Amino acid sequence: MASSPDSTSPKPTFTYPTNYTFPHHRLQRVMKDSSKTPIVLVACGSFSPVTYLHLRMFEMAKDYVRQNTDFEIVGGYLSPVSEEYKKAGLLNAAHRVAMCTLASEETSTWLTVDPWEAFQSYQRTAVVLDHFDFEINTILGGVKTAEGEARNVKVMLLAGSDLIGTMSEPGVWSYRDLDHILGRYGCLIVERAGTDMDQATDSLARWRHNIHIIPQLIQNDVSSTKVRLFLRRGLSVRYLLPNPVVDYIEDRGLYQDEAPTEKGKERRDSISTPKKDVPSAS
Ligand SMILES: Nc1ncnc2c1ncn2[C@@H]1O[C@H](COP(=O)(O)OP(=O)(O)OP(=O)(O)O)[C@@H](O)[C@H]1O
Ligand SMILES: NC(=O)c1ccc[n+]([C@@H]2O[C@H](COP(=O)(O)O)[C@@H](O)[C@H]2O)c1
Repeated sequence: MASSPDSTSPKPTFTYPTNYTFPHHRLQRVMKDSSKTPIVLVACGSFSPVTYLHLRMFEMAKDYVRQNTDFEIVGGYLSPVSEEYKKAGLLNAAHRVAMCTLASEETSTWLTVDPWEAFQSYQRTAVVLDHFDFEINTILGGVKTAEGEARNVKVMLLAGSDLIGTMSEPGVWSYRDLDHILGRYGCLIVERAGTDMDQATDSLARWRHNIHIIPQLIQNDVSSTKVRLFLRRGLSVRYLLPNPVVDYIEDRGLYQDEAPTEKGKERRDSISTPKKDVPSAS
């Protein structure tokens, strides 16, 4: 583990993977409309593997932001979770970062993968957002308006409603972290089939002003769990994920083995999934 990249800068309390530099090649450094508030979207998750729905969340957010807010999106980041997260079906960090990089670099012009979280010990989401805030605002100095005025970028969490649903489950998030994430930063929540949005956000009402709900107008419930299930059964996953990611998986024979903790998750998923959605390979 290396120390902070700039030991003279304030708040050097983060840990860093070896040889890490914050990727900012796609960060829009000059705003298009100085009357707006610049924001960066950060999606935290397993991305095992990354699907079109993960990428689609950013596009939905882009439309929502343009139509309903005074924000201007200046960047979008996928932040794959550390291997230490030990979630069912979680492939090693190198593969997940590689697949997210293929997906973002080859299908979009504005999304970036930040490997900071993936290649080190588990980092809570509150700390991940602090890391982005630090790199973008403290180290890079934020963005500039067309007139040259420096502006701080508002970092915001982009998540599906299932993730926000876990914020009301006891023991998953600390109140302090929720207050930090939803109070200080804020989030955009994409509706996801199977999660009752009212139930998911009821107990988060005190931060309502900072929570933006994005309806999913075309229902699509692709999940990484279903993709892993298909792969284990020898079924095609093409057009559920970007082609370069499908090729990456096939070339390496990934997701063929059942992870020891996967069984329960698979059972839960097939209960809520009509049989025709997850057919058996013949
Ligand atoms: N179909 C979807 N609709 C809305 N949000 C989604 C969808 N798929 C994933 N997300 C969101 O993407 C983020 C990253 O999720 P994650 O990598 O855990 O994906 P997942 O498909 O839920 O994974 P798994 O099936 O392994 O639990 C989360 O905020 C999750 O809510
Ligand atoms: N307390 C926390 O910071 C906390 C709790 C649960 C999930 N998460 C994050 O949410 C993301 C998705 O997690 P799940 O795939 O378990 O829903 C991961 O990046 C994980 O780190 C953070």
